[in-house]
Amino acid sequence: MPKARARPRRHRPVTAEQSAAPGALALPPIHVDGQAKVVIDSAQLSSVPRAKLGRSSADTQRRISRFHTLIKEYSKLAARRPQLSDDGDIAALEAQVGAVEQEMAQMGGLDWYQKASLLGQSKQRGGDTSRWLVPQLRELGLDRRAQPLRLLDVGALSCLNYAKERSWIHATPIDLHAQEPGIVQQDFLDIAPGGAGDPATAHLFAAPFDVVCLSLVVNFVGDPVRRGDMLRQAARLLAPGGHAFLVLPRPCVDNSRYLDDDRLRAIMLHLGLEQVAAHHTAKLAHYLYRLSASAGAASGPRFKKKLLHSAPGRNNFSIVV
Ligand SMILES: C[S@@+](CC[C@H](N)C(=O)[O-])C[C@H]1O[C@@H](n2cnc3c(N)ncnc32)[C@H](O)[C@@H]1O
Repeated sequence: MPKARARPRRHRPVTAEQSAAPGALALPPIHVDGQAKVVIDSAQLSSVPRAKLGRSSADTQRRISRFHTLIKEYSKLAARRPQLSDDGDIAALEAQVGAVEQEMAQMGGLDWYQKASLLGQSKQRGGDTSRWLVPQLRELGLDRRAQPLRLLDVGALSCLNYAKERSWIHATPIDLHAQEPGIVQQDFLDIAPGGAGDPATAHLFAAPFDVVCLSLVVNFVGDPVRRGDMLRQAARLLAPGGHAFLVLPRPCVDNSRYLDDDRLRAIMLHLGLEQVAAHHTAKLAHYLYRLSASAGAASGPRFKKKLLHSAPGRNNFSIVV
């Protein structure tokens, strides 16, 4: 596994989600292109001061929720930027962006968020979500295949999640901001099927994957279209018959105006991903999908944001595909 941190950092465009981790230092002005990408020097991500994780686990959880809200606000502002031409409007928007960035920086940026999430992984949720996935894969007989499974762990906070299964699972952990040397610093959406792209990591992505894990990653993304892009990308990177593992916080499917289990199942089917198992704990919804033969047929906007549940008190989580 290449040591991502040892590689020289390049000045490259990163996503709005990634830029949601500014350091306390002065940030460069945002330049938003058509895909709402924000240019920021990624070296700043590692210069974020490390804030305390929280006074208690409840406090940490409250701050993680606040961080999610800030990511969503940031994405909305970034998406509005290309529509503005008036200098006054642009200045007002940049002031709002600055305020969001400042609050994130005060919380400790992406570095704090990842550490707090890792704490949640070990304590609050009773372990990482691979604990549900691994028995599912065994049940499907995938531990008895001649070749080890190629598994892509997207948004990996630890490179040890699948270490105990290394005899039959070869995991490639990636993250926008790698927390450990064993995690490859890579934007999932930038991976080209077949491994084209960055020569330093192309070999890791040259062959399709048997399993793509999106555990608590899709909800991390603030923009519903980009959430859909992540699901589409999972289907693109899978081998025929491969499996996608998706984990969302329960409120995303239980308490949203725009998404529920049925709608999610239909969205995934549209992408060629057929649900084969699901499991809900008190906090998390786990889903396993198999890439079906009809994969690749999906194109164009099919599942727009559509009101499904209008009762008060619901959230606005949605996925557009
Ligand atoms: C909640 S955290 C990690 C969740 C972890 N997989 C788990 O199950 O606890 C979400 C992670 O997703 C990463 N992430 C978000 N978008 C990504 C992308 N496009 N490519 C790679 N990583 C991404 C973030 O950097 C963050 O570390």
